[in-house]
Amino acid sequence: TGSTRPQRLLKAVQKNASRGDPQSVISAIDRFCHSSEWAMNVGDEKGVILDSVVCEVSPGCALELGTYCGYSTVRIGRLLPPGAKLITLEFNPDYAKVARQVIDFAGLQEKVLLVEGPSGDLIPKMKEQYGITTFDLVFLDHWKDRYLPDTKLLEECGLLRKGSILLADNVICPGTPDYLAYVRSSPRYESKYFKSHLEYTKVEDGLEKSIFLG
Ligand SMILES: O=C(NCc1cccc(CNc2ccc3[nH]ncc3c2)c1)c1cc(-c2ccc(F)cc2)cc(O)c1O
Ligand SMILES: [Mg+2]
Repeated sequence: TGSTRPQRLLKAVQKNASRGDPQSVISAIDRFCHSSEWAMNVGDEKGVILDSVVCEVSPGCALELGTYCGYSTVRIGRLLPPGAKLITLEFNPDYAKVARQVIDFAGLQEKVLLVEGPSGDLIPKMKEQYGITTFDLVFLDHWKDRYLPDTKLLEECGLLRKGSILLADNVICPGTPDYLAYVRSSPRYESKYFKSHLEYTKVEDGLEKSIFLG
């Protein structure tokens, strides 16, 4: 039977990137998506904004909701300070299978823990199962209707501290209206929109950066 898009993306990484070189993995995926097949990675344009937030926060402990093929996982992982950890949650086993190989190819397996399952079940287990106190940075990129409930869950589970940063992809396209309304109206958040474009297209999209005020 035929291959899937994630499998073809992985082949492009194995063919065009250098093992242990995260930047070459990022470039290989972007080249694949620009010239061969569109895929829902955060992409190069929004990726530069993601990079700048990761560098500014320099998180000791980060969470990614929605791994897909591991593109943003590699973008974040390559910028983590020594000893820092990124936990990334993926519900789809086929995506997880590809992402593990992309993360390993980039040489980031020591910094990244990929956990398979739905965020709603896994977030309440973060403290007891993974020894997390609080997350310094959360990158939201999974099902768009899960951004708001999972943000509330992170609050309720005491996984956010004064100054924790939430960075949300796709707040315009496909859009996350209930999440945007919440972080922009809640007194517990200071929110800012970074205008950009939907990965590999000219369609408007952007990232919303929200600081939890405690
Ligand atoms: O929908 C999107 N991404 C999320 C997503 C989508 C499918 C499957 C999964 C399965 N992974 C998953 C699910 C639930 C989960 N719970 N906890 C972890 C977890 C993990 C995740 C998306 C769409 C577009 C887009 C598409 C088409 C178009 F025209 C314009 C834009 C662009 C993006 O950048 C996007 O990020
Ligand atoms: Mg996205």
